Amino acid sequence: MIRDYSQFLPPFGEGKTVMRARSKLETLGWQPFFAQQTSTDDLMATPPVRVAEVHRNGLHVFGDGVDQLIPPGPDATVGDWLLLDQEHPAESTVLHRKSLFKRRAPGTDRRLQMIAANVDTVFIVTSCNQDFNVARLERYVAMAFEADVTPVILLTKADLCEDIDPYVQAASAISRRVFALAVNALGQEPTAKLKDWCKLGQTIAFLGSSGVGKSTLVNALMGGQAVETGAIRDDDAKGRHTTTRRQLHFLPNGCAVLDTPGMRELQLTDAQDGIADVFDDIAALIGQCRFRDCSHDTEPGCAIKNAVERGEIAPDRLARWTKLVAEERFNSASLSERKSDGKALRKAIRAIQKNNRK
Ligand SMILES: Nc1nc2c(ncn2[C@@H]2O[C@H](COP(=O)(O)OP(=O)(O)OP(=O)(O)O)[C@@H](O)[C@H]2O)c(=O)[nH]1
Ligand SMILES: [Zn+2]
Repeated sequence: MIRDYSQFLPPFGEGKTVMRARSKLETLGWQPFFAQQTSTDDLMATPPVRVAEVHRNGLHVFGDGVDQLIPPGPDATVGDWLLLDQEHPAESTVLHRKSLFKRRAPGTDRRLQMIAANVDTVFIVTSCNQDFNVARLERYVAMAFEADVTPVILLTKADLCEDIDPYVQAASAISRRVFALAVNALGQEPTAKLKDWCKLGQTIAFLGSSGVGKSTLVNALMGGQAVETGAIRDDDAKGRHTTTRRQLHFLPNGCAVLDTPGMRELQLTDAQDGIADVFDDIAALIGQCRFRDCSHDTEPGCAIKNAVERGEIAPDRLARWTKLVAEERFNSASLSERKSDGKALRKAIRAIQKNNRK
């Protein structure tokens, strides 16, 4: 298969085949960020393909005229772009990622596992009711920042809420870098309200608790089209078959939706930078305390406590930061570290409870 991929490299070329190839790859989420890692020769010899599912017996990849299962080999996850080695697919190269969600494996080794690559925007979904919780939203925003993905907070069930303004305001106050908006996920609203993020060549994902409206939103964006259920038979280690759902969907407007079960089980782990990005006001003060190992609790000369006293940082925000840092440390630790860190987590939580009672 010989294709002209030169249009992916600046300056853009024209021509019919070229345009067709471009639009197909773009609808899979191909962007200049990936093109810049390749050359025209690479693209001709090894066409780009995107991983839509990861199975025990291989990776299901899509490209321009490609829809195939390649054997295990590349260290890739859902959303990754590969340069497909057509003769030895298992030796295909994984392109550098724009973004990556990861988690710690359960069990003793607690290895880092890749969950989803190359997501551009993650919608953090919560509803305007008892699900709404600032601490939980901050945790999701920290995960998004850590993964290098743009978070947008979506407040669903706006139609069931008498006054959405306080919710929008509380969500908008989480970070200057995060936009928050209310939406009725049932009906036509989502397509119009999310159009700035759900565009040709973009990849989006959803995070949020059960029942907040994630599937409803995806269905609305699919424009009534049922979510593809292109199930694949997957051989597990014991030779049994299990069926898995496609995890990367392509919307009619050329936007890709990444919907992997791993996203639902995401924990805050290895996210120190993400937390510092959400709490940048607090992070800026760390290192200015009198004691290098200040726990920002009772020590004299604590820059953070002083800022709270001056009214520059809200005490409840500091309490949520303390708890999030402790949680992150606990989740990122090894099993043996966890035993001693468990104590630290309990201590941090007790300190917050004490503070809240004041
Ligand atoms: N009135 C109203 N109902 C909504 C809205 N969004 C979701 N719902 C309803 O809330 C229920 C749960 O929505 P889902 O889309 O299944 O929620 P989910 O986040 O996908 O839940 P999980 O699949 O468990 O993670 C459904 O009955 C939806 O019809 C909304 O904006 N307004
Ligand atoms: Zn301090």
